[in-house]
Amino acid sequence: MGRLAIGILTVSDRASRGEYTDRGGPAIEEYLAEVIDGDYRTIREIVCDELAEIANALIRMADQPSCGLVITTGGTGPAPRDVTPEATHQVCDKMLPGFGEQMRQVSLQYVPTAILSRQTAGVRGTTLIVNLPGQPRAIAQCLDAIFPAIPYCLELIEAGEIKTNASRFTAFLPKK
Ligand SMILES: Nc1ncnc2c1ncn2[C@@H]1O[C@H](COP(=O)(O)OP(=O)(O)OP(=O)(O)O)[C@@H](O)[C@H]1O
Ligand SMILES: Nc1nc2c(c(=O)[nH]1)N[C@H]1C(S)=C(S)[C@@H](COP(=O)(O)O)O[C@H]1N2
Repeated sequence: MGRLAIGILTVSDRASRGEYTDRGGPAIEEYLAEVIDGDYRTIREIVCDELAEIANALIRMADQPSCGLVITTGGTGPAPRDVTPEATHQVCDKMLPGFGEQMRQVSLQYVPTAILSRQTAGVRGTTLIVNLPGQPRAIAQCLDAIFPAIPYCLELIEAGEIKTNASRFTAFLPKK
């Protein structure tokens, strides 16, 4: 299977056209470097807000045997072109709505518009897919809210092992 791979998918019309520099992908990369203790590699892609493009990118990433986690940023809102949650539903076998519920709840401490995000999460095969909003500052805010649950989730779906940096936070691993 090789070392764990983590997919990072930026969904943005303007970043995909080069109209602005993608700050979401690098913010996720930086966050992972801070919280993960151990070896992993990242796979990065930028796509526009088109259902088929997003779904195909999710499949390309998740179906790499070593890929245990895919994190998306952007396209979770109510605008006509915001379809990342639809693409996530389309490619997942099982949804995990608790991730979206928790991220929205925590995000309300920062912005009242947190309720506009339809961000969700689900499992495709042995890969967990998690949606984050497009606003780059939302990335750490949302990941802080859910990361303690990710190592156990990856264990349960047989995605591989991930160790978190104890100085950042403690992952919750229920005793068996
Ligand atoms: N990848 C990104 N890099 C830098 N800033 C971003 C990125 N994605 C979004 N943003 C910023 O966050 C705001 C909200 O993100 P949202 O996903 O709603 O983008 P948008 O307005 O639909 O436009 P686009 O799809 O062209 O990024 C954007 O208007 C932009 O200022
Ligand atoms: N933590 C956090 N959540 C957030 C935001 C934010 O700045 N921080 N922005 C909100 C806004 S303004 C919108 S429109 C929705 C959807 O954003 P998206 O379409 O960029 O994914 O996410 C919301 N969730």
